[in-house]
Amino acid sequence: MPEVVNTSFLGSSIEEVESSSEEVMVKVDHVSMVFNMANETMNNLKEYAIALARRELRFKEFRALDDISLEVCKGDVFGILGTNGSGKSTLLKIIAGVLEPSEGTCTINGNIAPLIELGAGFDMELTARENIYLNGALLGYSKSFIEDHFDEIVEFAEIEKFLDMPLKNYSSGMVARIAFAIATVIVPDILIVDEVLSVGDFMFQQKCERRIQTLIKEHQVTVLIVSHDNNQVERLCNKAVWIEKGHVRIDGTAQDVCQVYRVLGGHIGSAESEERIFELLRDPSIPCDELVETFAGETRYATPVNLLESLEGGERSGSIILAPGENHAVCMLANAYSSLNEMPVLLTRPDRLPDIVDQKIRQMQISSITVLGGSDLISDAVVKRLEVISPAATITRIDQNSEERLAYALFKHGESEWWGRKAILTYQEGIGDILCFMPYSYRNRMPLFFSVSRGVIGEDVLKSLVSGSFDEVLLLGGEDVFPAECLAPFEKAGIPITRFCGKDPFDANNIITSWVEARDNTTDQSFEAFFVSIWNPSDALAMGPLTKQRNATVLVEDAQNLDSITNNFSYIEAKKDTLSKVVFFGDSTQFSDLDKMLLLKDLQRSLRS
Ligand SMILES: Nc1ncnc2c1ncn2[C@@H]1O[C@H](COP(=O)(O)OP(=O)(O)OP(=O)(O)O)[C@@H](O)[C@H]1O
Repeated sequence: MPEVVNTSFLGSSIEEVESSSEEVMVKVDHVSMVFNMANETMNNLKEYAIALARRELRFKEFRALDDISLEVCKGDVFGILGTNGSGKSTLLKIIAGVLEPSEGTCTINGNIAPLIELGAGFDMELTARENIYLNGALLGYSKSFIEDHFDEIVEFAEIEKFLDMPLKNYSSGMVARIAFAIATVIVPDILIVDEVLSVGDFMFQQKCERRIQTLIKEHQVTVLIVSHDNNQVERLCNKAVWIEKGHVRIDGTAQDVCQVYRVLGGHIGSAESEERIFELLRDPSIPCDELVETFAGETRYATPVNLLESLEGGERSGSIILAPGENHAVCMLANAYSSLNEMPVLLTRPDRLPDIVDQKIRQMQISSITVLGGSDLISDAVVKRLEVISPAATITRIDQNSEERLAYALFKHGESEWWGRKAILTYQEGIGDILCFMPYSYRNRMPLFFSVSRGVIGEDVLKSLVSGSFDEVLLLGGEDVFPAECLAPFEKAGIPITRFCGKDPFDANNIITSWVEARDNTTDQSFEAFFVSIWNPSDALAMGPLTKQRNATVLVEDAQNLDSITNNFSYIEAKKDTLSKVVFFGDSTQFSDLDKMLLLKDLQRSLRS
């Protein structure tokens, strides 16, 4: 049996998987199933016959199930979860005796009523009445048995009015009703239910669930259910298994398995990452949540307000920057500009100031507001509203509508001696890299420049970059964005360029973090790790000042990608001696409680070692 994952830290009170009886009804013992699939596509049967005769047919093997072992005891209601194509139906077919496993054995104790493939055992040209007899015969019922139970079947399936209609005119839900009614008219020892429940309508699903409950309670029938509905499995089953890519990921109480599946189901990643995460799940320790903090507002406009309230001196700040929240690149410019004197950043909708921002500005004594963007990015109505709610403030609009122009205008707007001696040149979509760089670029007051388009750097931008104001230009983007020829002027002017380009955002994150650590002598200082969701960084758009105050490192994460998660595990394990807190920028759709718990468990475990 695969090891049962102890997920009691998730709140489950059931520590051990209890079966109603010790009597094993289904024993799947090291079962594998290998399908042979033709390598070439054959256009017709003739081509196939010729290829077969010439022995030219080539097959490739596909392992749909890989060394599966499980036991189902009498009275168990056993749920099988897994994403599409994970091997659930193949396993049920082996248990039902429809398929012979390629390796291993499957032992069944009792008779089985299989509800496996919708339409199997039916003739679509025949009427429902004829099909009841046909399907009943295939299940081994005698004609007189079906006659005795005919009305019961029809009544349960609710098809009285359609009895003499050919099945081809039935909906799939109606076929499922007949199939379920016939299969459960007898009391089987083992009932197998695949997909049938999912095609019936809600009322019928409930009716089926009630019948299953009766079969279990009154007759101790053993039930195996495949379902994509996590809640249904949790409701009906006492045990469950999660199968993925043909192997068992976790088995245990239905409650535990469903909780883990709910948050980790559908994730991608290597087998090593998967094992590392499941190994952590098996660790029964309960993480302490003092080490974690989350910034996530109801909207992207609320989070910067929370951030401002968490900033030391943030509320007393006399100056703020207002950026268009829908434009991530401009928000990054706001953070770069903020580094000059640590002004908090607030975000606005393009057409109106969000209520929460409006309220915050009214509460503060603000003497200056820098509005980032022309009227294409932030409407005149927003600026008018600022004049009304903050009449004493000087409002300066950086009146440009493209990211590239806005970056340049902002650089010129800041006094040249305020900016540091390094600059970043990047492109509008390079947000992940800019975020990773933010603590370093913020500390070093680095201006941010954008290219006009791929391979094109604005003339005045180029002139500023090679004018001698900067000792080094950090280039965020690969050859596809900045080909070597567009960088020739830097070489000519003797300005060193350091290019950052990773295979993926996580690789780029590692490269940037290592580079910063090698440059900055801050490795022995206490720091916080800021986690930002790579696909939706909207809660991190104003975090610049906080990165400085908290001495942060930014780590991008894709919580759906196990490799990304374990990559960050490795980082925090390596930094455990100086890491003081993990801070998540994102709501529960970006980072679930389980994601956070896994990271904390990993941190705590490395602190113990
Ligand atoms: N007869 C077959 N020949 C070749 N490959 C097959 C055969 N039957 C299933 N497979 C493959 O085996 C894998 C598992 O299929 P299976 O139907 O068991 O998945 P499943 O978990 O039930 O999926 P779903 O949730 O979509 O119903 C799939 O990749 C499928 O294409």
